[in-house]
Amino acid sequence: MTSSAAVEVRGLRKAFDGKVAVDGVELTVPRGSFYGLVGPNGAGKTTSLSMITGLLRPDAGTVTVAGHDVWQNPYEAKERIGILPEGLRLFERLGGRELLAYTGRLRGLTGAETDERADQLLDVLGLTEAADKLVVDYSTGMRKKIGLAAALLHNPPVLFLDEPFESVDPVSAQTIREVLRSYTESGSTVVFSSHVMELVQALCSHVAIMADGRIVTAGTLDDVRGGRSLNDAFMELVGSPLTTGKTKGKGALQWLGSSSA
Ligand SMILES: Nc1ncnc2c1ncn2[C@@H]1O[C@H](COP(=O)(O)OP(=O)(O)OP(=O)(O)O)[C@@H](O)[C@H]1O
Repeated sequence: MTSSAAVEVRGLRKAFDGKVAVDGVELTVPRGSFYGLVGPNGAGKTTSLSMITGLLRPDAGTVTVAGHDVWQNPYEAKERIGILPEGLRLFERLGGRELLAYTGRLRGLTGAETDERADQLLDVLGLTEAADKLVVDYSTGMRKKIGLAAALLHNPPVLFLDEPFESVDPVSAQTIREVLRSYTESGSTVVFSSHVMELVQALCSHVAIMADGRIVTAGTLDDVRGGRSLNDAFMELVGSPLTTGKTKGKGALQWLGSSSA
C-alpha cells in the first residue's frame, strides 16, 4: 500500500444466495481525505462498508486500513478504525455516559481519559442532559450521536460512517460537520455514505459513486463533478428510472394524482 492511502480496497466481492451485491470494488482512500460514498438504494454501499470494516467476511478481495489487512490482521486494523454502522446496535440498558465509559475501556483508554473525552463529546453533541438516560430511551438522532461519540472516543485514524446525518437535527448536523472537518484537517480520514448530494458536495474532498455493486467513478470531488453539480453528475452516471427504466417514454405513473374521489 502507498503511504498516503488510509484505505485500499482491491477486488472486493460479496454475493447473497447467489445474487451479487458487491462486484469487484476497487477503492483508494487518501489519508486525510473526507471521502463520500454515494449510490442508489441497494447499490452495495453498506455491504462494502461492512466488509471494509471487518464486520462481514468478503467472498473475495483485500482491504487494508492504515496499512493493516483487515481480514489478516484484524486486531491491528480494528484498533485504527472507528465505525458508525447502519442499524447500529447499542447496549440499550446503559446510560449514554456509561456506554462511552464501557467503550473507552474496550478501546484500552484509562478511566480518566475516557471520562474527559466522554464529557467533551457529550457536551459538543448536545447530549449532556441525556447522559444518564438509558440508551433505549434515546431518539433516533440521539442514538446516531451517541454512536458517533463512541466511534470517535479512541481517536481512530480512520472513521467509517454509514449515513451519519440521517435523523440528526440541523444544529447537531452542523456540529457534527464541524467536528469531522477539524478531524480530517488534522490528518485523520473519514469515509461516509450518504444520499444527500448537497452534503457530500459541501463536505467531501473525494467521492465514489456506486451502482449495481460496482464503483462507477471515483476520485476528487472536482474530477467526479466535472464542472456539474454532484447531483447532476450522479443522475447522468446512474440515471433515474423515469428516464432510463422500462416505463420510460410511456407516460410512467400518469395514473398518479388528479384523483376524482
Ligand atoms: N444480509 C443480506 N442478505 C441478503 N441480501 C442482502 C443482505 N445485505 C444486503 N443484501 C442485498 O445486497 C444488495 C446491496 O445492499 P446494500 O445494503 O449494501 O445497499 P446500499 O447501497 O447500502 O443501499 P441503501 O442506500 O438502501 O442503504 C441489495 O440487493 C440487498 O438486498
